[in-house]
Amino acid sequence: MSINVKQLAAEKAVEYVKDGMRVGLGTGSTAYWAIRKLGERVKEGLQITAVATSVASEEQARELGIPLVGFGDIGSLDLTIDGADELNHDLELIKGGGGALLREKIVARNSTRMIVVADESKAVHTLGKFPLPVEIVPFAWEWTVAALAKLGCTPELRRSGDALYKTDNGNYIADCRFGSIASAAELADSLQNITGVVEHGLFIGIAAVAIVGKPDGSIEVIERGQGE
Ligand SMILES: O=C(CO)[C@H](O)[C@H](O)COP(=O)(O)O
Repeated sequence: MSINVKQLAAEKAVEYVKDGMRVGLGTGSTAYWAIRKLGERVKEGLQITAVATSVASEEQARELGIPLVGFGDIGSLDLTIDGADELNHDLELIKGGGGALLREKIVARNSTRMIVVADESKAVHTLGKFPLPVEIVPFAWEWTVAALAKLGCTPELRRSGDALYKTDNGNYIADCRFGSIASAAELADSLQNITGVVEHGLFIGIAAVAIVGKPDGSIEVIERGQGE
């Protein structure tokens, strides 16, 4: 029987969750396993409160009986567990493959600690093979996409069947193929300077720990600062 490496990493991360914690729930097929495990632990008596980064994760948490609170009822979070599309050894991430990058970044930035959970295929030397998701407002999207292209990428508006994909916030996603990203920080600055860009999927200086599951059943724990 082959090992589910996403489940392996996600369940390890859930070991960091302790009674009384305020927890951010990520989005995607790896975060799914973390939410599932948290649901089990809540049934066993773990006391937490949580917020979700997407409608899908919120629904999953609700079904599992994980107590969810409104953002107005919680000052900040102790821990967020979320997946990534790519991560390097400095714990710079590309996120947003599932379209939830804006909510994920808001939640992660308001957490004392963000733990990334991923399978080994997500760990890369240099970011950029995965097209960088950039959330843009629908108004004048053609101009925003043209401005993105000037940064040296090939942007493609994400689709959902015949229609353009819309995020939980009603925006579009431009998936931007940059190839190798030499400096994620410089690129993040340039993206932030484009009016029409709501948020981009580069997470820099946000994740504290990455838990990477491997097909042989082992786990690598990478802490930020280790790669310097
Ligand atoms: O950023 C995300 C959603 O916006 C996800 O965390 C990312 O796409 C990884 O997903 P998965 O665990 O399904 O590979």
